[in-house]
Amino acid sequence: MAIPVVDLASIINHSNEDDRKKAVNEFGKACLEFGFLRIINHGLPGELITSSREVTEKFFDAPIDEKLECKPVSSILPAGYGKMNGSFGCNEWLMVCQPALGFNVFPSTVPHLRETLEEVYMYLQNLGTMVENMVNDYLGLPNSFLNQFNDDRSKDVLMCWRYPPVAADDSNKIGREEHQDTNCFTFLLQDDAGGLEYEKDGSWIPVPPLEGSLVVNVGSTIQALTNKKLVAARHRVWKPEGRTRHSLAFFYNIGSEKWIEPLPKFTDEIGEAPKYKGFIYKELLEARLKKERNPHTLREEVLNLEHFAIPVDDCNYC
Ligand SMILES: O=C(O)CCC(=O)C(=O)O
Ligand SMILES: [Fe+2]
Repeated sequence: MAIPVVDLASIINHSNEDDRKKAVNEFGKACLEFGFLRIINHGLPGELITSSREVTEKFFDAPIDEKLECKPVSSILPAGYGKMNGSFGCNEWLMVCQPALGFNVFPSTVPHLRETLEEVYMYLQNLGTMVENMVNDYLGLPNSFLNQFNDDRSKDVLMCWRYPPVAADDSNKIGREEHQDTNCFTFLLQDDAGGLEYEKDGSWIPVPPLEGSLVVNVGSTIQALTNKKLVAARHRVWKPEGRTRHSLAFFYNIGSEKWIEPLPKFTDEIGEAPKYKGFIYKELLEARLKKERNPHTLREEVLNLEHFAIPVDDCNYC
């Protein structure tokens, strides 16, 4: 199986307890074995998926001056338009934050852009809370433990990406270098260009587009909290030849001041040594973004969770 597919209909429709348990188990097992999966019947309406694609494409097609007017107004959460350059490609993005914060900036020239993307944001934020609760139950944590631990929803972000096309003879076709997401869970909608791959047991597995489905992946924060019981799968994106690629990635995050360390349930309570030192979430996220957005950074310099790994020799248990 290239990538597991989990049907969430019984969760969305509040079916009977047995069906819910079945879906929770399938979802949890896929997170445990792959860290990368697809979900169907996830509650995000098909028309909203289609319209979000249409409006984001229109936005990116707009003249550069109009896009540059969507400059971020907040340095804490830089919602708005941006473009990368340098070693991490030259992708464009539009970042959408929690609508209630008032940081979102959109051009007035693309009708329905704000309503559509903010609606997608709210759907995916609720889905994040639901998925977090499913993983909570699968792992046998106390009722709603993860939801309560991760109760600050102000840092969740929706990133709309446009990858530029490459020529067939281009020597560098990578659109997004291999990486693990730092957050808790990511939900991804991709258009029909393909190009996404994740790593499983040392091999790169393609994740071809499947209309209506959402790709979910586990992030490094969950990896740290579960002491590596769940692992954040590495993934990367190839740019398509002769056409653009669009994707929407929703990052279900955690508060930036939150202290992250392996939970006792996965360490002391089962006699296992912690594999990571504790850290404040922003130490990981900010250091990583700073490096990633610097065009002179080499791929191996980008900070990831392994920066906080406890070498086996240093542990008190061994
Ligand atoms: O565009 C994609 O398909 C993946 C994007 C991604 O991995 C990310 O934004 O972290
Ligand atoms: Fe990612």
